Amino acid sequence: MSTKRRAAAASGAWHRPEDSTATANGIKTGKVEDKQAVSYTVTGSTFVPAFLVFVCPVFAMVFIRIIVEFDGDLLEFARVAARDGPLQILKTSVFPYVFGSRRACEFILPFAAFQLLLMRLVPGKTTRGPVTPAGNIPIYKANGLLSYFITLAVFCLCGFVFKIFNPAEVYDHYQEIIGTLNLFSLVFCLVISLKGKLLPSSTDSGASGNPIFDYYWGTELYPRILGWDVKMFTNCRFGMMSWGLFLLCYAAKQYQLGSLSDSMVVSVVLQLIYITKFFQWEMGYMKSLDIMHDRAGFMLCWGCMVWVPSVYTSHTLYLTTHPNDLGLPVSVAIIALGIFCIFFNYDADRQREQVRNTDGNCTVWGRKPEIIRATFHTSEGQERKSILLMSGWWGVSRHFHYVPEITAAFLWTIPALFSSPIPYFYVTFLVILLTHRAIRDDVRCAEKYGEFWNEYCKKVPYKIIPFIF
Ligand SMILES: NC(=O)C1=CN([C@@H]2O[C@H](COP(=O)(O)OP(=O)(O)OC[C@H]3O[C@@H](n4cnc5c(N)ncnc54)[C@H](OP(=O)(O)O)[C@@H]3O)[C@@H](O)[C@H]2O)C=CC1
Ligand SMILES: CC(C)CCC[C@@H](C)[C@H]1CC[C@H]2C3=CC=C4C[C@@H](O)CC[C@]4(C)[C@H]3CC[C@]12C
Repeated sequence: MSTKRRAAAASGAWHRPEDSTATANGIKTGKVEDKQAVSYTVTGSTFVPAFLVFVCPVFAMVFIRIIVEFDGDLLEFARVAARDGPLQILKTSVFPYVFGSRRACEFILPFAAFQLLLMRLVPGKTTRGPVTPAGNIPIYKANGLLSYFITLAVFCLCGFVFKIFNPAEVYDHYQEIIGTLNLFSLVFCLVISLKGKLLPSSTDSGASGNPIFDYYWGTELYPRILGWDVKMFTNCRFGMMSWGLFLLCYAAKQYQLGSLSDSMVVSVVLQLIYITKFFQWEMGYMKSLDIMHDRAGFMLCWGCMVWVPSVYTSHTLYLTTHPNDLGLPVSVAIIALGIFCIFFNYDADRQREQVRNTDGNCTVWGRKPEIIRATFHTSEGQERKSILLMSGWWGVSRHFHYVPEITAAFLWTIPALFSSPIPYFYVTFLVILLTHRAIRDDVRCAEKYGEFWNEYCKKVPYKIIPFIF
């Protein structure tokens, strides 16, 4: 493969959609004979993927143990770790949960099965995803928001009204649940990595030849199993959906321990609004980096099935046993500010989508949008068109919407106040993730759009924070 084609494949360049034919698994496939053209050439270093695959699952278990068993006291944990050594920490934090538990399965399996059923049965508009690097067009059913409301309603009816199960028990079995999720998703990642090699769902697949990298990064961009879209399931219907339910379980536990604090209410309400926004925008997420560029492997699938439930909810987990009395004015102020941030973040995603969907025939902040009509070349050398927006949020900086994203996360963490750094782990992780993402996205867009991207960068010179970065 030529260097140009390698760069194009790695950066996610595009193939012919006009040759598409619909297939039974809901992905329209293009006529792409040369699989190498779309297989990822990033053989990557083995070390970083191997390190993350081994360290992250252990880290997640130790991290939640610090919150649940050490009461979020990092110093006490450090003292015990220094005294007992790393093996003892593994023996107490990881080994007891490594094979999962039956009780945890009783929570996880019905939830997963219910989500799969909703994906299949809940009505929704048939929506086309973006053209993939191999020229395929994934087709989705846009039923995320309705599925989310049904899930919340069924959860509240079964948990709080008919008391078929006790949501507070999820907190009591939390370490078992995360242990079971770890086991399940590590095996799941192996299955989908092999599936991509042996039985790929579309031509957007291929192995690098390095099994560790393939496990970490994945071998397919759009895997489907029996018609279910794997990434939509892991990222949206499992990860994002369980995020909301875990929060309700922690709130139920706090209530069981005495009373529900306003700090818990503020944190949970803001995150539920954020998750509602996510499902409202779910089809937009299907056009994001995670879906268009990152394959279904350990990073994405394990991340969404374990990292999201354990880290993205950790501040609220901490709040369960550390309630604070914020008072009505402070609570209302935090919620109001949080809603503003979530709205601004949503509005930026919406502006970009609207401008592209209307071919620039709309208004952005009350004016005709300033746009660059960019062209780019597919890995087969075909020319395609796209629009880069230079006004509105996209004129402030190239990823200004990350600022309200991070501020919202800070606002739903702040009810934990400042007695421990542990609740601030998520927001710190988010700053690193989004900074890295802004850099990664810039490299990808520069490769894709070339001089058009340079023109945009000249007009909008900062990546995230104007005059700073
Ligand atoms: N909480 C969390 O963990 C995270 C949350 N998020 C949130 O998810 C959402 C999506 O974020 P993310 O996936 O990072 O993607 P972005 O919203 O940053 O979008 C990046 C893509 O948008 C297109 N693009 C870039 N600049 C322009 C422009 N000026 N005009 C038009 N299109 C442009 C390019 O794609 P193309 O190839 O189509 O041109 C680019 O690859 C955001 O709201 C973000 O805050 C993101 C990451 C983590
Ligand atoms: C291996 C791990 C250390 C790293 C795992 C990272 C993933 C869990 C996350 C990487 C990107 C994240 C997301 C991107 C965009 C999103 C849209 C937003 O509105 C909601 C959150 C999310 C789906 C988010 C979820 C976690 C990641 C996939």
